[in-house]
Amino acid sequence: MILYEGLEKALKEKGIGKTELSSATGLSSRTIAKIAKGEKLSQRSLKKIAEYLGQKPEALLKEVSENKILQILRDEKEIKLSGGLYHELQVRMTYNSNHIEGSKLSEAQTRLIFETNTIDAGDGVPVDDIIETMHHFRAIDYVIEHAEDVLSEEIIKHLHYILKHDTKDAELSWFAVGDYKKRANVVGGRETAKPDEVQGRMRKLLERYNAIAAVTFEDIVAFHAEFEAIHPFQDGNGRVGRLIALKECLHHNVIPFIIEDRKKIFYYRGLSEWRKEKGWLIDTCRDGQDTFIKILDMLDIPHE
Ligand SMILES: Nc1ncnc2c1ncn2[C@@H]1O[C@H](COP(=O)(O)OP(=O)(O)OP(=O)(O)O)[C@@H](O)[C@H]1O
Repeated sequence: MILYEGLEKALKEKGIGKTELSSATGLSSRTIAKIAKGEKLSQRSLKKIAEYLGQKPEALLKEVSENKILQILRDEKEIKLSGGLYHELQVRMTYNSNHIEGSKLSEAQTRLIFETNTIDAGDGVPVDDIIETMHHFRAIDYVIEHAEDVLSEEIIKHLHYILKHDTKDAELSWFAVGDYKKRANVVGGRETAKPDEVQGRMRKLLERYNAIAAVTFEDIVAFHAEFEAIHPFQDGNGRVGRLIALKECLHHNVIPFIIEDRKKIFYYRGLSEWRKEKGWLIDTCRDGQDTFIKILDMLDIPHE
């Protein structure tokens, strides 16, 4: 839904009515009626109105999501609110997701980096752990900004780029940053897609997923399991996969899940046994939803 707050304010200040706006811009009264209904105006119409009012088009409106959690995250991100849902999601998801993958940073250190941009270095914290933590904060921002876009290879590769650019891995000639792997890899001792199979399998996976009429929690978990089985990137598959799951939960009005580092064994077992038994991974992700719900409850944010 679109709120034309800036536009309504400008009209009021200038004493211009909707009929006058219609005749001055040459836009039909049907087009002008979209403003009151919160419907989308075309770029062309918006530009005409903005020119007439002497304003920038983006100052005239604000897009508001029907998804309450996503809207809270966007509002808090915009005003850089401290101590809210956005803040907690950044710290807890970044800490847990990075720790699962072996980062040495504690939750307290992750929090300090997010809150103060400083680090209490402790015993030999690898610089890449810090860089990738900062990158993970930016990746969550990207997810919040693009939550409602259709999931695509471009978005997935960009998440990998945000996470891995300017890291030590990025210096390796065989490591593709923001692109699919060049060398075969295994996960948990299991074969994954060969580099020349990745693109085809990713396209099929996305085609199937994007054809689902109403995406559910189970669909998002299934996508995650299949993505991890393909393992499209040289490294960073776990974190990119969990960021995709966050994006898709926010996209489809599903409560997101944060897999806690201490539940890692259940998470890995769920992924490894996915083909035989789907319940394990689904239960682990439901438990991850409970982790998110605890944050909502602490902040008195209603959820169904
Ligand atoms: N048996 C398994 N089958 C499928 N996927 C698995 C299995 N075990 C682990 N995974 C997934 O693979 C991820 C690890 O892959 P990868 O190392 O590419 O991710 P990462 O985010 O880069 O971690 P790191 O920073 O350690 O490289 C795990 O987080 C999990 O999502």
